[in-house]
Order: sequence, then C-alpha cells, then structure tokens
Amino acid sequence: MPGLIDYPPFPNDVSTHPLLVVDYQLLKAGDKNEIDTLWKAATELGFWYLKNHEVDTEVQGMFDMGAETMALPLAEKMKFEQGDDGMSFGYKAAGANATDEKGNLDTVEFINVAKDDVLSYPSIVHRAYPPTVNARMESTIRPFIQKSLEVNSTLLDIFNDRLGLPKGTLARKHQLEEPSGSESRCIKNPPKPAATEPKTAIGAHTDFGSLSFLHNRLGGLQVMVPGTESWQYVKPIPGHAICNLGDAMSIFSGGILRSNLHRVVPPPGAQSQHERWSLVFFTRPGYSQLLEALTGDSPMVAEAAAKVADKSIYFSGQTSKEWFYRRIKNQRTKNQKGPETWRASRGTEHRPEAA
Ligand SMILES: O=C(O)CCC(=O)C(=O)O
Ligand SMILES: [Fe+2]
Repeated sequence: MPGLIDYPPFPNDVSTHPLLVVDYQLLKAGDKNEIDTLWKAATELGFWYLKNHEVDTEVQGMFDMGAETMALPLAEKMKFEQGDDGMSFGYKAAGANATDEKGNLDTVEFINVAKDDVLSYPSIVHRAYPPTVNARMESTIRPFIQKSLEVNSTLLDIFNDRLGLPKGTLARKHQLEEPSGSESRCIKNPPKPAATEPKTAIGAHTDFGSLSFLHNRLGGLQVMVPGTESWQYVKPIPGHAICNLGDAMSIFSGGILRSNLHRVVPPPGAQSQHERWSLVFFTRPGYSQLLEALTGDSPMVAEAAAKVADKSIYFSGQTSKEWFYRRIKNQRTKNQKGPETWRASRGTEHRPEAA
C-alpha cells in the first residue's frame, strides 16, 4: 500500500532546496511570527512545508483509493478519461499530456475527483467516476476534501488580510457553493526502468488555481529556484505537507504572491526503483470569477500591478474556468500541433520577472 512501504531514504548528494516550515496550528491561532514566515515563503518562493495539519489519516485513505483505482484494468479506467476538451475531472492515462514544447509525453497516471461531485454525491455535478472512487466517496474522499478545504481557506484568509483586501474578498472568490475546478488528485508514477534515461513525469508548470496542498513520500518534485535556471529537489519530510500558490493568487495579488515553476522527475537514487505516489488537493476560484489583479480592493495590490511591465497576465479578461480549460486543453497530447499549442497552455510563468 503506498505510504506504508519502507522506502530507501532521500539521498543527501542531490541538490535540494530547503522550504520554510509553517505550523498550521500556530497559523490558526493567529501567531504573528508564523504568519510572517508564511508571508515570506509565499512572496519569495511560493512553496512551504505545512506541519500539524492533522490530515494524515485522510491522506492514507486517499492513497488506498488511488491504489484501488489504478489497479483497475486500463479499459475500465479509460471509460472515465478526462477527454481532450479541457475538463480535468476523471482519469488521466500516462502519456495523455505533453511535458514540453517538443511534445514529449508524461509518465504519470492520475485520478482527479471534483470537489463539487464529492460534496453533492450521489448527485453528479460534473461527471461520474470509477466504482473504486464511488465506494470511498463518503468514507474517504469527502473527509479529505473537507479538511483540505478548511486548511486552504485558513490560508486564504491570512493572505486576504496581508494583502490589505476587505475581509472576505478572497473567500467570496472561492465559495463552496459555486462550481469550480477544485479537485483532489492521486498520482502514480511507475518505477524508472533500470539503465534508461530519466523521463519527465510531469512537465514544468505553475499550478492553475489558488492553493495546492500536496502529500508525497518519495522525492521527484523539483522547483526552479527564483533568479536561477536550475531545478532543485524538494525533500519529502514525514508529517509535512508541501503547499504552494497557483496562478490565480499571483494574478489576484498583482504578482505579490508567487506561483512558482515546478515539475516532477523520477525520484533520486535508489528511490527511483519504486512506484511514486502523490496526492494533491487544489483549491481553485469559482468558475465565474474573473482572474485579474484586485487593484480596486487594495492599494497594495494596485501599487504592485502598476509596476508590472507585461499587464496581459494580470488583466487577461479570462474567467477562472476559461483559464483552467485553456491550460488543460493545450497540454493534452492529442491537441499538440507544435510548440505554439504548448505555449498556449502556459500560465503566469510567462511574466518576465518570473525568471
Ligand atoms: O507529485 C508531485 O509531487 C507534484 C504534482 C504536481 O505538481 C501537480 O499535480 O500539479
Ligand atoms: Fe503542480
């Protein structure tokens, strides 16, 4: 069962980027130092470790759900494939996404379950899921999603205050009742065959939504450290989730908050011989929300947005749904017509100061 295996340790001879550690219980209690640490992490790298989040039991259940789903015959899983139109919910087969502008293929398979389908189950909002998902909708997926939503909305409120936005501004963009791209994703990457070149598991990207709450066991996640062109591993630490900001928060904040480039490669060293499992909950704005800098709501955001040379990202006129569908559709392998398709799938990393 993923998560319970005694994996080889993360090697200490690969380049690794340390993340700041933030304690969720202290954040919830309003601890000023902890909020300062979160703010530093969110504005400089856009990634941090989160400890004391109390979601470990639900995470293990989700890995079990993922293992049960991935064990289904491929033909069964393909009945629930997400398709090529830009919808992200459902199953994604290995190789269904490109990892770069040359059209190289990804190696991960994953199952995405929409927040809306989980909360309304057994009614369907977006789509139906494999029986292994339905069997755990209420016992496993709903508690995981509810706890993850709570963690992410605590973080959103803190960012709301620090950005000088009127109370509840970001919360209104992420209302539970509004259909959105918020979803859980359980990811499986196969072991690297011995003596082969490593293949990129998930290509370089920024996340599409607002906040990602990630749980992994093996290395493989890498960040491009700001101001450099180099990829460095993020070391998994037991009991520590990895959190990061996505494009929507970078845009709402006029670039104050960072949506950093990252990718997934095979785990380093002896870890590469193991299947790699990871789990993410993505909080994304409601589909109708316009993705633009909130200049009218905060002088701080207005000042930041005014300094940006390339305004197209912060005032693209796209709603959250349009942004999300555009990015997903243009990374699908079947839709690749050349480098321009891949480029059309990109997010906030195009802004010059993102380096
Ligand atoms: O598997 C991981 O560690 C990261 C996954 C990721 O970046 C994503 O699904 O957006
Ligand atoms: Fe990501």
